[in-house]
Amino acid sequence: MTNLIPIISQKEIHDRVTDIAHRISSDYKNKDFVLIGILKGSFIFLSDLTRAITIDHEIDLVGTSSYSGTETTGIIEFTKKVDLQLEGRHIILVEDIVDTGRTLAALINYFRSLNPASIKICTLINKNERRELTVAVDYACFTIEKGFIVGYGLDYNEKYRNLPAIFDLQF
Ligand SMILES: O=P(O)(O)OC[C@H]1O[C@H](OP(=O)(O)OP(=O)(O)O)[C@H](O)[C@@H]1O
Ligand code: HPA
Repeated sequence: MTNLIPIISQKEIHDRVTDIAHRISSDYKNKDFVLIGILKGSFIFLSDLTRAITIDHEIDLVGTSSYSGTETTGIIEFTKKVDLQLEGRHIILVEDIVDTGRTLAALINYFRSLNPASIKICTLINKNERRELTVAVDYACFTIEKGFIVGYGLDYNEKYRNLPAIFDLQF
């Protein structure tokens, strides 16, 4: 039996995503930049974030997968690589959640090899409890200590991505 405990409302998400989008719009003024959504979990956050950014930018997507249930397998599989040419361009990696940090550590290595002008990290949720690898998060909508979080793109075994707010899944 599982329970969904509401922790972040639709209004709170909307307000924080708008704030972060405005910060990015200001920080990247007159810069050539690309938002890169990390599939699948970031798809809803990315679609709200891009529409709230008020300056020109491009979008690409990279796919990774490593979780089975609530645990990382530790093996980051690439399910899709980027399409755009990124050399010399500013990139912002858009995540739904940074948990152990393994996914982003692997992605940062991959993106460095493409020689972008800069790499920054933007995440909906920065979760501290299980962090194994240090990741410098530049933009975080919410920081939480613990829990297994679902909704607004985040899943548990592919379920709950469609929930419009964010919940703590309790077992
Ligand atoms: O910091 P970490 O411990 O690596 O966890 C974070 C990653 O785990 C989830 O992806 P998952 O592999 O479950 O794929 P999904 O986005 O398709 O759900 C989430 O979307 C992040 O990409
Ligand atoms: O708390 C989480 N929820 C959903 N997916 C995740 N992937 C890593 N941590 C989480």
